Amino acid sequence: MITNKTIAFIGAGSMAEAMISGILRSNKVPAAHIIACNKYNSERRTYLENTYNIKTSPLEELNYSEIDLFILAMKPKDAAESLSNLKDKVQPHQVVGSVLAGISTTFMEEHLPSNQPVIRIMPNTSSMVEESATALTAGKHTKMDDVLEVKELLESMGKVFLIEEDQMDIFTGIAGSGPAYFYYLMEHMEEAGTAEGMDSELVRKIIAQTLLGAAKMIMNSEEGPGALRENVTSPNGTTAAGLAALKNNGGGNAIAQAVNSASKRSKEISDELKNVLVTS
Ligand SMILES: NC(=O)C1=CN([C@@H]2O[C@H](COP(=O)(O)OP(=O)(O)OC[C@H]3O[C@@H](n4cnc5c(N)ncnc54)[C@H](OP(=O)(O)O)[C@@H]3O)[C@@H](O)[C@H]2O)C=CC1
Ligand SMILES: O=C(O)[C@@H]1CCC=N1
Repeated sequence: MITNKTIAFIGAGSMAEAMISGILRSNKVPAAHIIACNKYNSERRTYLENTYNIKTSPLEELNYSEIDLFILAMKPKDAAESLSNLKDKVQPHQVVGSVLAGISTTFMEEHLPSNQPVIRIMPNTSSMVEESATALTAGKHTKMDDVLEVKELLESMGKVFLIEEDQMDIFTGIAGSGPAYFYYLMEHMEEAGTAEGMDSELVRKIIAQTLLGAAKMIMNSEEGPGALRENVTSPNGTTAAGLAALKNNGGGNAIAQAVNSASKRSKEISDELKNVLVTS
């Protein structure tokens, strides 16, 4: 049962906070079982303690022995250093999870003691409100019980998809980075609304409700986005005019390129860090 386990976030930035918020909102794990640690930023630790009532620790004072699940949540460039630090301290039964873009389970395994259970996770910041789309893939030495326990934890933050590791990069392009594309779209819709004199708070709510409604329609419908789009589009109507403008301005292509570029960057991060392993 994940409820009885102690979880340490190694890295205490936006993604760790979003996950902590989701876990606590769902009451899956008590705040006393969650530890967030970082290297330097003590103000950040104080903020997390005060906001979520969790424990925090500077990395150098972390009590490794009390932890069941580590979740690495620093930037990918700091992964090798962090895993090497963990290598001397981690026990065989402790599971090492990571939310780092581009960091493979093989990379983790190569930096940890042999047979260490590892799990690669790709959440998104909507974990904060229990609406993440999160992917999960396990390393070679990870028992199914450990996978199911981590899955249970992640389900407290949204929907979880068990995927093959070779799909992690594209998943990252779609769902890890995805919220940013929708926010970008919303920023531009908001700009168009306020330019026509709408109140900015009001237009923001209207846009959010419109996006939420479209997402719910997809989730509750047998039909795909193409058919649902056609239902909105009256011949010679307003939507047809809007969609023509999107097409003429490369809207569809821009969206596909955003996903592909993010996925490509995830692969590049892996490749860049392979060299770190070779030279360190
Ligand atoms: N933001 C997002 O939407 C998503 C992010 N991710 C992944 O999450 C990871 C973190 O991203 P994000 O939260 O945005 O980053 P942030 O920059 O907000 O946070 C990084 C945190 O790591 C700490 N840190 C850095 N080095 C170490 C170390 N060696 N040991 C312990 N803590 C350390 C930093 O604090 P200090 O400097 O004090 O040590 C800071 O608290 C990234 O790898 C990213 O790929 C995955 C999915 C979505
Ligand atoms: O931008 C990034 O690299 C991270 C990974 C997915 C979302 N944010």
